[in-house]
Amino acid sequence: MAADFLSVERLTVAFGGVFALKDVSFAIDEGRTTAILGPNGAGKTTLFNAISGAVRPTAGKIRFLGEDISTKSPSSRCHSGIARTFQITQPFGGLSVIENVMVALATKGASMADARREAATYVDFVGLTAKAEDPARVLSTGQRKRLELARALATHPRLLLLDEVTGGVDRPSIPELLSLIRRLREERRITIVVVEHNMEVLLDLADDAVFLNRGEVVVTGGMEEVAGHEAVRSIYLGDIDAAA
Ligand SMILES: Nc1ncnc2c1ncn2[C@@H]1O[C@H](COP(=O)(O)OP(=O)(O)OP(=O)(O)O)[C@@H](O)[C@H]1O
Repeated sequence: MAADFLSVERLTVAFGGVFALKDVSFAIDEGRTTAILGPNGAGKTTLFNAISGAVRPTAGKIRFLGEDISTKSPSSRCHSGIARTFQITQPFGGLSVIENVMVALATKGASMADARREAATYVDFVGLTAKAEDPARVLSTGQRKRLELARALATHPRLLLLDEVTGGVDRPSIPELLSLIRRLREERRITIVVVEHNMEVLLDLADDAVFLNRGEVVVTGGMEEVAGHEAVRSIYLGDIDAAA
């Protein structure tokens, strides 16, 4: 059943006395793009950390493809098909673009030539072929985001968690980045969960949304429906007006 793709069930994460997430439940269908919305401190990053395995739940479960992954290591989750990009991208600056992707390749035991060939397909997919041999440190922010997507692709993900994909990217480069993300879904059938502050981008990209505040789910549903919710409008109003 589609709802078995990813389900978060009564998830609670506490840091000492601080509840970053409280009893959070929602499900994600395969092939959809879902936005995680919320003001600063709402728990969005903690939710990504809990799904990718960087933090352990205090209570509750996360199921991926029907299996409880709550206590699995980050690398075992990555192996099951969960990949994540970070708000601040961290490529190996001294390595070339293609070497950065080769390092991330999930193919164990492949020859260097095979790894390079496979990495080249991901570098090409994200539009960085012309930069393939350049050191990653010379890339612009937008190009670094693309490299991160190529590195994520190298792990053969079925679920991709994107953290602030347009953060720090110059405005003219955003449409191409968004069309690349749409292609991840359409051509590679990757299910996407995105944290992003730009409402215009979210309305363009996401089918569904989960709005968190102070660690709790306030509303879930279709992206447009959630964007119209009073609490969401009051936080993202500037962006909604800018999109009008
Ligand atoms: N490692 C930690 N130790 C203690 N408290 C933490 C830790 N990580 C997060 N928190 C707290 O948990 C709450 C949720 O934080 P989180 O970073 O998940 O929110 P967020 O929605 O991603 O915020 P932002 O939009 O500012 O990135 C905040 O009150 C934060 O201070």
